[in-house]
Amino acid sequence: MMSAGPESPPSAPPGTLSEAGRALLRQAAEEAGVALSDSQQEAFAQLYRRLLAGSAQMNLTALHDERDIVLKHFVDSLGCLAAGDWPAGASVLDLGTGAGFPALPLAIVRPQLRITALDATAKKVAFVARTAEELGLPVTGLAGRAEEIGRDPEHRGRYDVVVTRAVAALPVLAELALPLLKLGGTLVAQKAQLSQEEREAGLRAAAQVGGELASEWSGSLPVLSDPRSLIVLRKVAQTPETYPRRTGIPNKRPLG
Ligand SMILES: C[S@@+](CC[C@H](N)C(=O)[O-])C[C@H]1O[C@@H](n2cnc3c(N)ncnc32)[C@H](O)[C@@H]1O
Repeated sequence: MMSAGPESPPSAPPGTLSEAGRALLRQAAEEAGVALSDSQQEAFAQLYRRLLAGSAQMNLTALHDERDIVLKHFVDSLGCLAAGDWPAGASVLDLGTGAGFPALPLAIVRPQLRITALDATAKKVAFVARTAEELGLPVTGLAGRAEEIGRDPEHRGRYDVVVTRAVAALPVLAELALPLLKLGGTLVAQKAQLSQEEREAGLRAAAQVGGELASEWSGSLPVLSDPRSLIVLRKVAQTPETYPRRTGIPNKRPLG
């Protein structure tokens, strides 16, 4: 058997974020405007290990390559900060968190937020809650459909911010998220690309549920340069009691 030459970098044990992966994370996060401390880098390395271990047991994410996970999950999740920063203690709900994106990366870099990670799939929520506990992150898991959570007095009108990435078209997101926000709160929707048609339908839908356009941003994912956009809706009026409609209807018959 041939031994590795003196120039070969030592290979990391499986599930460990390699030195190259750590360097990529630091560089890409910095490009996204976030300078990671050593302890935050370590938290991402632990998140990486837990994500790979969790993926071996259940269908958590379609991404398995280190570079993809670093750029398309970790760094992309930080893109929601382009909408602006939130004060310490702000309540943030991640609608459709999946394996914890953007909730977990956001909690690593903004540990003073109070984050609720909502998903319809209970086992994904259990993974996110367990991971957050192990990493000491301020994330609470919440299993359920946004259509039902948005009618629950414990959650309706309770959040300063709703963030969401890769979940639904903007008209659907407006109907699901606006009921959950306090007056003056904001929905930050992370999109790969937002067509003019989706944007306009989203703004018409927002008007029906008490929202209006607050700001928008378009740019690209660090290193890969894939297009990315953010659209921020502000809640300016109470959402009529009829919204959100029952499960499945917002998708089947979108507002707008
Ligand atoms: C494509 S995944 C995206 C996950 C994560 N946000 C990310 O960016 O990796 C969409 C997630 O949204 C959840 N979801 C879709 N509609 C939902 C709803 N109405 N209420 C709660 N969760 C929902 C799904 O269960 C799924 O986990």
